[in-house]
Amino acid sequence: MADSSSSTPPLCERISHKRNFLRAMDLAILGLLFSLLLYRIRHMSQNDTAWVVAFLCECSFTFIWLLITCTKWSPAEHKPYLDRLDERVHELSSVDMFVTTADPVREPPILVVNTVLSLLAVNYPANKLACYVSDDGCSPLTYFSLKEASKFAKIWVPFCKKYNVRVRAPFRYFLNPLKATEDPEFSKEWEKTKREYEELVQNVQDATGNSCWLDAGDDFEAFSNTKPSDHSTIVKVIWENEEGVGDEKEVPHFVYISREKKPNCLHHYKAGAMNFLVRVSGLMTNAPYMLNVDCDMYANEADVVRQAMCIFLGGSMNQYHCAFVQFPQNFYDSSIGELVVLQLYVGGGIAGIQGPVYAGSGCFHTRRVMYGLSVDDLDDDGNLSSLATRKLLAESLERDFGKSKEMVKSIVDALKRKTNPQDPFTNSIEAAQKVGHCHYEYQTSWGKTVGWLYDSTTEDAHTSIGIHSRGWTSSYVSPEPPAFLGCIPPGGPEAMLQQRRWATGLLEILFTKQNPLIGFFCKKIRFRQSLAYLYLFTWGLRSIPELFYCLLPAYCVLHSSPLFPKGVCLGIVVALVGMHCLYTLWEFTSLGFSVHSWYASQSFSRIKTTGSWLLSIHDIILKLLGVSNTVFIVSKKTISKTRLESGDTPFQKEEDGPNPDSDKFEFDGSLYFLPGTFILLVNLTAIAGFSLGLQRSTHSYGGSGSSSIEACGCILVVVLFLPFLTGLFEKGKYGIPLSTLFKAAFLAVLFVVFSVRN
Ligand SMILES: O=c1ccn([C@@H]2O[C@H](COP(=O)(O)OP(=O)(O)O[C@H]3O[C@H](CO)[C@@H](O)[C@H](O)[C@H]3O)[C@@H](O)[C@H]2O)c(=O)[nH]1
Ligand SMILES: [Mn+2]
Repeated sequence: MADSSSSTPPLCERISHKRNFLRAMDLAILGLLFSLLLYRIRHMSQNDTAWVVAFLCECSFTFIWLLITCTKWSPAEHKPYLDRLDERVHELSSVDMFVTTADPVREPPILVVNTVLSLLAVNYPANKLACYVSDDGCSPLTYFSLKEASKFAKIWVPFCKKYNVRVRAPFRYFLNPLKATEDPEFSKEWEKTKREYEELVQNVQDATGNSCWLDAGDDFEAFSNTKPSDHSTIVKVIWENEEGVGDEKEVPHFVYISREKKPNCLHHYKAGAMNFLVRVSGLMTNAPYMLNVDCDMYANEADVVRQAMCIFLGGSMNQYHCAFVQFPQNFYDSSIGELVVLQLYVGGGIAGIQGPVYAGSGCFHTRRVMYGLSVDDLDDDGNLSSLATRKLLAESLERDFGKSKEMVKSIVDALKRKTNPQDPFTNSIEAAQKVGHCHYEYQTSWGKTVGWLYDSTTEDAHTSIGIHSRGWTSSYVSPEPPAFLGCIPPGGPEAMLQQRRWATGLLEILFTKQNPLIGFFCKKIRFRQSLAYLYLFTWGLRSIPELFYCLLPAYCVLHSSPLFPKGVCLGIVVALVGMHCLYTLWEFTSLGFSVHSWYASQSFSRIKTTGSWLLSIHDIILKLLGVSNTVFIVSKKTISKTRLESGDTPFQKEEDGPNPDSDKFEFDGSLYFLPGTFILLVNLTAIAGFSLGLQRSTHSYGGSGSSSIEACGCILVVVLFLPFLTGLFEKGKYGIPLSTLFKAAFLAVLFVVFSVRN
């Protein structure tokens, strides 16, 4: 527990960032947007439909910019002071670490193994940690790989701690060769550990696609005759630190679980898996804090758990109000900085209001909050208030948490912050299997007010707003080098799929009780925090004005009507485009990303908005009509072999990636690429028409037809959709498939005829 004397320096500090210049830029852009709207209103009567459509689109852009401005206004983050932790905290709290995986093909087990090894080896007493892996794929290969990993962990964990290895995921660590200058003892151990790791990789590889070893032992019996979507609960204790030893040679507890699945039961994807993890860990270790990472997000900072503890035990007045500590997600295989920039500037802004949004991975949660407590349920000393205790005792906990006596006991202990006397895990296996039953959650509060929330494929954002609505805050810690690194699909079908899932999931939340518009009036969420959530949840809706706006210049050129202001007032548009470019360019370059990365991200933004996000509206309509439900298709993950030099930060990517194709956009026949191809063809036609002077010569709108400015608009759109232009001339996965091209060409012909005739 933390020493509470006020004379000692705090364990962490909240740092507010000054951003006066950026605020001025935000306001200037907002001012320009309003001027443009005003100009449109004043000239409405002299112009045609395109003018009205442009006006409506710009209204939505202005609204979005207003939300962004409010969100980014006062960024903040927390800085932990690790050196003070040992002085001040005599006994560290336990932490349960959760890893989710769902598909051994799309998520190669060796990647899961590396994530797990990086967690088992963090700098934290081994008897205070437990690692739980949830496998929704019910894969014997994953289980086998994890068992192999636990053997290797007995070498890896002591090696990392003895030599204070910084990157504790072996596949990253061994990318760098041994330096000739190293001391001989270290070199010997390094060679030995590397050999052992290679053996582990080989064993996993040999086991892939080969199932005969399954018959080898009873241990795999649970996996026989199972399908990922149809099997009973499996709980396997891979390694138990029975003596409870906390020294540097010890490996923390390590448990494999896979909840029951039946074809006709809803299993709620990752959120369901997380809730099962909470319950099993509640029965076994019941740690007050829980770390959650995706299976590809390894811990890149060995002190990450201690950093999080500095925040939770921070010693400030509201130390008990912090529900979770979120570290940003960084990626080792992408030079596109879009997400990193978004997390830092938008995420950092939200962090300065009520706290960052929970991003699904790299986050430490408090168990009590996950059990549905609201901030008012605590007294100043962090204990349950007498009212809350009475309420909890009076109500039947079984109704909310399900019919398991062991579970209810563990929940009461967690709520009262009692540390459990540790029972051997074998005693809890039966109870753990019971809470993994398909029907266990039936008519309980799991997924509604307790645990990770259901009904959205972005369970992270949904759970996050649920927590903030109960009045809790959260903290954002962004250490350098990054605390967690994972992979992200490269530009192409996989990225589009992920974007569609995100946009759909965020839109889904608007149709639940957690709608931020409801939050304005009746929840404990702060006003600007609701606005920030509104900004995120409406991503999908932005596709409509963006689609129109990409088509408007072409329409106006073909139709010969004006789109942009004339004369001096054209300056508004030029200034808007120029300032926005400079502003976003600055955001990228200030984080070390290249100009090319900035361009690629601007281009991908337009492509995903008009492609993936547009389809999310389709998904949501089908869901609301009850035609089909939304699904969570996991992103494909690959082990990257790119070496990162000093520091292992993701921002140095470009110098070392010798693969010239890595930045190329990939296509396939899916619908995502139809809008982009259509937009490109239409704009190319308009440019061709303009250069050949083929526009309509008569125009009835006060003599002001389209001019070279509208044609410039078309060129700008083509530049943004450049990957599609190159896709027209490429073959294979880098080329746009003919079927997509034909469909887009057909639509483009219709559009051109409509524009010219109308
Ligand atoms: O039925 C499922 C589906 C997924 N997962 C796991 O969920 C995690 C995230 O899946 P991934 O395909 O990597 O999704 P991303 O879009 O890359 O992930 C981001 O977005 C998700 C939805 O918002 C969040 O759940 C993630 O934490 C966040 O990193 C992975 O570990 C999966 O194994 C399950 O356990 N069960
Ligand atoms: Mn992922």
